[in-house]
Amino acid sequence: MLQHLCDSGSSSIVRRPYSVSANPPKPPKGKLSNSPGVILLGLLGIGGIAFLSFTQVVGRRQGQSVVPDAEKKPYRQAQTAFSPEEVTVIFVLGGPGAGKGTQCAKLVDKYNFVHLSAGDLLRAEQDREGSEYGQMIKDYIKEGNIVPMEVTIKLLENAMKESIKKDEKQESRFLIDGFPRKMDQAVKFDDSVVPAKKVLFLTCPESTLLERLLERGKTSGRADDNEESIKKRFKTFIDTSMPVVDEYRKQGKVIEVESVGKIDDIFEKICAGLDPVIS
Ligand SMILES: Nc1ncnc2c1ncn2[C@@H]1O[C@H](COP(=O)(O)OP(=O)(O)OP(=O)(O)O)[C@@H](O)[C@H]1O
Ligand SMILES: O=c1ccn([C@@H]2O[C@H](COP(=O)(O)O)[C@@H](O)[C@H]2O)c(=O)[nH]1
Repeated sequence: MLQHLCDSGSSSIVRRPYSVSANPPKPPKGKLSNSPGVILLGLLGIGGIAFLSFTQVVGRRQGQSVVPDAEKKPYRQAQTAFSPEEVTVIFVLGGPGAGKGTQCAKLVDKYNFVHLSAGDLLRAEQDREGSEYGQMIKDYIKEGNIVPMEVTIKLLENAMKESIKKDEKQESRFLIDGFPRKMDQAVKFDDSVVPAKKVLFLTCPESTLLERLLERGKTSGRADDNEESIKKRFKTFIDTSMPVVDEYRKQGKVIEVESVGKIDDIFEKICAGLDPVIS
């Protein structure tokens, strides 16, 4: 199952071009091209083009769009589970212990977000009786590795659907905390669930992160809040998650805030970045 998930994960983000035969059959030369049938077909073709041009001109004059509704939607939007007009997603990223969960709790109060932590969803699935992914998730988390994206994206999509069904609101806002942590997740989520509006990125020196996590580890009961796992999580963050932040930075989506100092002061800086985006 693990092998299967990993394999399908890497191939599904590759968009293959439509298959075109390398040697398409050629029509026999000099026979068809001069026949009366071909001349008739040619005349019909010219007539068809003239008719289409005429209907487009008339359509524009009458103020109608000549583009069918289905063709107006951009490709990516047509494929997503939710419309970005109705569902706003803000990703919250940052190193382990940067304060993502802490700040998300405050943002929920202020902006009425639904907070979904990818790590919490994975831990819940790990502990769910009868889950076929339980052991796999446990192993990945302990090693600070990224669980195959199919599992995490499905958990997130299901949680979003459930929340939307429960709230029955016209518009929903989600803070997705600790996701995407790998490029394949980012591409797949944006393409198939809904493109994120912004990415809140919390920065913090490693020494502060380590201190916070070791302190949290005294009571959290988390299998990865120990020095060995923390070091692995730092490495995964630098090697695998930072390229995601860099990609969103290129797209102009990143709101970067230094997450050092008092929790309330950090929150103020975050709000200054989010206020213009969230009405
Ligand atoms: N500004 C801060 N100053 C001091 N401690 C903080 C600050 N922000 C958060 N903490 C503490 O640091 C620990 C980690 O914070 P939090 O759980 O919010 O981080 P996180 O980024 O969600 O971590 P992870 O990615 O590991 O889940 C918690 O014990 C929290 O109380
Ligand atoms: O998209 C994700 C998010 C998380 N994980 C795994 O979970 C742990 C813990 O995540 P926290 O956000 O710190 O709660 C993380 O180290 C990964 O192992 C994941 O695989 N994919």
